[in-house]
Amino acid sequence: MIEVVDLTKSFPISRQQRREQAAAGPPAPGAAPAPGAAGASSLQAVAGASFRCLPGRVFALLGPNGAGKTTVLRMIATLLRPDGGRISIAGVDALADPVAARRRLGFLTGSTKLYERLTAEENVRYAADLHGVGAADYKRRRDALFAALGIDAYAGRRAGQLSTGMKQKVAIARTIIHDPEVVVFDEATSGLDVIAARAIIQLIQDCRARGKTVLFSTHIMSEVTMLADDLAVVHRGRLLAMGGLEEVLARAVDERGQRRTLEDEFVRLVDAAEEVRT
Ligand SMILES: Nc1ncnc2c1ncn2[C@@H]1O[C@H](COP(=O)(O)OP(=O)(O)OP(=O)(O)O)[C@@H](O)[C@H]1O
Repeated sequence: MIEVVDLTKSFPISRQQRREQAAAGPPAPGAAPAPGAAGASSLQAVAGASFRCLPGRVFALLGPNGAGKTTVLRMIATLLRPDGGRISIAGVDALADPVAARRRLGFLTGSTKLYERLTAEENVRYAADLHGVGAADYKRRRDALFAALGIDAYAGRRAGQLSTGMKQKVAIARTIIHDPEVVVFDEATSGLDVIAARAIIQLIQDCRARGKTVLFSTHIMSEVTMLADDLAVVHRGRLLAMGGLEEVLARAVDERGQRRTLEDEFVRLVDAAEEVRT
C-alpha cells in the first residue's frame, strides 16, 4: 500500500522560469498571485496531495505536462524530500526510514539510465545484488521477467547498443527484480512502440494479479481506461478528482445527462480549475 497525506513541494524559480512567466503576462486583475506567477519566488509543484493506493489495484495519476506527477512520484520513491506531509510505503514511514521504504519499492522513470558498458543481464544482476537477492530467487525472477519482456534475445548485449524500447524493458526488469510490494512507474510507456508498450502494460497487469500495489503516471487516457482501477486527476499540483475509475466516470455526466468520456471529463476538470484561477 502507498499512503500519501497532505504532500507539498515547492521549487525555487529559476531565471528561465521567471522569463517564461513574464512572457505569459501578469495574472488577471484582482486575482491572487498564483503559485509560480510572475513576482513569486517559488513554484508550488505539489500542493496538499493526499491519496491511497491499495494492494492488488492499479492507481493512475493523470495530468497534463507540468502538473506535478513526477514530483509526487519522486517524493514517494524517496528521491526528493517533501516540504510537508507524510508518505507510507507498505507500512514504512518513507521520510523517517527511506532505506527500508526503498527495499519495498520499485521505481521506474524515463530518465533512469542503464550502465551502458554492462550487458542487459549484468545491469539486472547488479540491481539484484544491491538488493541482496539470493541466487535461486534471482534465477527464478530473471527467467520469468526476461521471458515476459522478451529480453532473452539480447540479454548478453551491452546496454549502450540497445534501442530505446529494449533499454526500457531492461530498466523495468531491473526495477522489479527484487520483487517489491509496491511498484511505481513514471510514464513507463513514453517513447515506446505499440508492441513494447503492450509488454509493459501486460507486466503491470501481472503485478496487479500478484497482489502488488501499482502506481503509474500518464497523460494517455487509453492507458488509464485499460489499466487503472483507481485514478486521481492532478493539475498545477492539486488533485482535481479522485476515486475508482467507474466512480469517476459515473460522476462525469453532461447537462443532458449523457456520460462524458474520460478525456472530456479530464478537459472539463482542467478548464474549470483554470477558470477559478483567473
Ligand atoms: N527541480 C526542479 N526545479 C524547479 N522546478 C521544477 C523542478 N522539478 C519540477 N519543477 C516544476 O514543477 C512543476 C511540476 O513538474 P513535474 O515534472 O512534476 O510535472 P509532470 O506532471 O511530471 O509533467 P510532465 O508530464 O511534463 O512530465 C513544473 O512546473 C516544473 O517546471
